This record gives sequence, C-alpha cells and structure tokens, in this order.
Amino acid sequence: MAKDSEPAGQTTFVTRGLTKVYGEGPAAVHALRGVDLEIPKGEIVVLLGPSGSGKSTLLNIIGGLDRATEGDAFFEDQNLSQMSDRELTLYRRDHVGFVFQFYNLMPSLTARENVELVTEIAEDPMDVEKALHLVGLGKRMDHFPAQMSGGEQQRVAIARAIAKNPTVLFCDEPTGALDSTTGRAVLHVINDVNRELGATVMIVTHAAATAQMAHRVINFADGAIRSVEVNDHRVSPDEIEW
Ligand SMILES: Nc1ncnc2c1ncn2[C@@H]1O[C@H](COP(=O)(O)OP(=O)(O)OP(=O)(O)O)[C@@H](O)[C@H]1O
Repeated sequence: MAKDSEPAGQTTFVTRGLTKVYGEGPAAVHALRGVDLEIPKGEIVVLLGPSGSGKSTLLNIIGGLDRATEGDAFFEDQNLSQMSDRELTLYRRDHVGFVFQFYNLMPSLTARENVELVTEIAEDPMDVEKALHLVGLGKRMDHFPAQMSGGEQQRVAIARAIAKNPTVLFCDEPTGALDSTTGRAVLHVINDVNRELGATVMIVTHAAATAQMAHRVINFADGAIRSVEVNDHRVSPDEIEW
C-alpha cells in the first residue's frame, strides 16, 4: 500500500486540505473546501451539519469509496489519496466496516449468511456467531431480513460490518429509518463495538442527540469544519435524551 512521511501517532485519520469538487465550470459543486481533520484512534466521532454540508462526502473519501479532488487523507501512515484502485479496495476490505441507513442486506440470505458474505473474504474475520451475539441476535441467526424488524435488520448490518474486525466503523445515518427506542438500541450496539473491539467509529447523523455518546463532535457547514468539540460528559446510549 502507498506510504507517506506523515506521522501516524495515535490518530486513525488525518486529512490535510481535503477538497472535493463534483462537476466542472458553473455547475461545479464544492462539497469539501479544504478540510483539516484529526481523528484519534478508538474514539466515537459524530459528524453533524445541515443537509449538503459534505459529511457523507468526507466519510466516503476516508472510507475509500471515493477520491478527493485535492488534498491528502491519511489512514494511520498510509496516504489514501495516493493509493491505486486496487489498494483502496484492499484498504476497505481489510480495515473498514460500513453501516448505512437502509441496511443493504441480501433478502434471500439469512442473518448468518449475510454476515458470512463478509467473513469469507476478510483477512482476519471474527466468528460469525460471535458477531451476531455481539449485536444481540444470537437467537435470530437463521431468520431472513423480511422476518426481522428494522432495528434487527440494522443490527445484522452492524454484525456484518464488524465481523471483519474492522479498524474503523463508518455509520451514515444508522438510526435514520428507526424509531427512537430502536435507534437507541442500535446506538447501544455501536457503543459496545467501540468499547469491546476498540474500533474507531465515525457516525454521520441528523439526530443531534447522538452527539451525547460521542468522544468528539464535529460540526460541518458548507464543506468545512465549523467546530470540533471534545465531549467530557459522555452518556450511555440508554440515557440519551431525544
Ligand atoms: N455524486 C455527486 N455528484 C454531484 N454532486 C454531489 C454528489 N454527491 C454529493 N454531491 C453534492 O455535494 C454536496 C455535499 O453532499 P454530501 O452528501 O456530502 O452532504 P451531507 O452533509 O452528507 O448531506 P446529507 O446530510 O443530506 O446526507 C451536496 O451539495 C451534494 O449535492
């Protein structure tokens, strides 16, 4: 994988001047306008900001799903901006778990089989049953998505994301399709993943209350970081006030 001289330290991500422009000329959209960011290892980081402010774009670039137009994004000591497509694929496969708003499960496969899709190709996977137990679905392993509630399906998606033992878990609106009780249960699982597996977790959300469980809260506006707050009074997802 591409290496660079940027010091790694205890940070999972460092970005320098990260810029993303979609399109060209008068139709150009400046989604990121030179973002400088440091994400310490093992933290839960919540990204807040208005619709269109660039949160998902940032997540997609540091998650290796998209490329910056300019600037650098380092994962530990590796510069994602200099990686080939093949290297980015390996980075995603070996280090990154994604959880999206709409689960993206295979409807014709059981919970267990959905998770197996990932463990079969992962470098250092977790036992499938352990992953499903971790998200509280030990008794639903052989159910199909259509036989599960939204919260249960999202927990399968989390089990699938963590079964590869990811260094980083990215969650884009993980509770967006869930009611507050179910959403809280899903955040609980994400919190456990951070605590028990030590994964760095980045959550993009419109549910500002989620920030109460974060170690760090990044406020985005118009493609730039407006503020970074360290949360000295984290609360358990059970205690989040919506
Ligand atoms: N593939 C694309 N092509 C063109 N413009 C895009 C593309 N993806 C995103 N954009 C634009 O880039 C800007 C940032 O989008 P992004 O999805 O990162 O925002 P966001 O903060 O995640 O928004 P939301 O909270 O609504 O998901 C928006 O103006 C969006 O329209």
